[in-house]
Amino acid sequence: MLTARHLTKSYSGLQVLKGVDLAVQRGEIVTILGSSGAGKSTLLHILGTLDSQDEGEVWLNGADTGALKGNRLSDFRNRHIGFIFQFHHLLPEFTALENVCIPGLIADDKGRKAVRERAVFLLETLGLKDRIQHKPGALSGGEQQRVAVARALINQPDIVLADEPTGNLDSVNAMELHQLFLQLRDQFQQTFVVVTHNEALAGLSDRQLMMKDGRMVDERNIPA
Ligand SMILES: Nc1ncnc2c1ncn2[C@@H]1O[C@H](COP(=O)(O)OP(=O)(O)OP(=O)(O)O)[C@@H](O)[C@H]1O
Repeated sequence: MLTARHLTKSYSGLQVLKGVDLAVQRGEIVTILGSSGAGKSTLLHILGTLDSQDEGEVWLNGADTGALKGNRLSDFRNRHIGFIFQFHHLLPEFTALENVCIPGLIADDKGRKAVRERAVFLLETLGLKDRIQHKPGALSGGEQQRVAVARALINQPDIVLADEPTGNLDSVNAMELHQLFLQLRDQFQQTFVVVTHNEALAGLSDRQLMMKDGRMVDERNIPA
């Protein structure tokens, strides 16, 4: 599904990624742990084509993402990659339903009715049936983040990349969000790469990777 080979990245002389390799299978939830500054977000941004590597390759579902430029790149990103960030970045003047529809309408390949139907289906699946017409300001933090999850899924992406998705949630909502990722993996074979500081939540994932000083240092399986 996703393969990254020997990724390097420097910012003004500071080498942040020092040759990172990664392979993620379809339907797998991989978490990336590591101390602050280890390079986790930089890696996630490169995997998500939001930033470009200095060296190395990223292949997503058969496409060499480094070869994509301009509109082809933004179109590929919108269709194939879902993003969830620490802060949900929902548009405050639009309802939950409209926020979820926007990436689907931008993709412009399904028609408004089909996009709306899928958005309603996702919001219902994520337990937000009664919140569909609410604007973000009228939703709790956990509900807002679930709307962001629905938005990430609207175009049936190959992979969802999540950067500290629970960083702004209390422990109950954080646990619920991770349970939701497991549900989406089981129900839709959805693939996730999740950067988190929360080791307990990472323990729920299929595979945990540890980054240190720009490298993958350790790979642990789920604790028994
Ligand atoms: N756009 C940028 N310009 C310059 N330096 C950057 C940029 N992005 C990241 N860095 C630097 O790269 C290093 C790694 O940052 P990164 O955000 O990838 O770490 P992280 O492991 O995600 O940390 P955290 O857990 O604190 O989010 C840091 O020293 C950071 O200051």
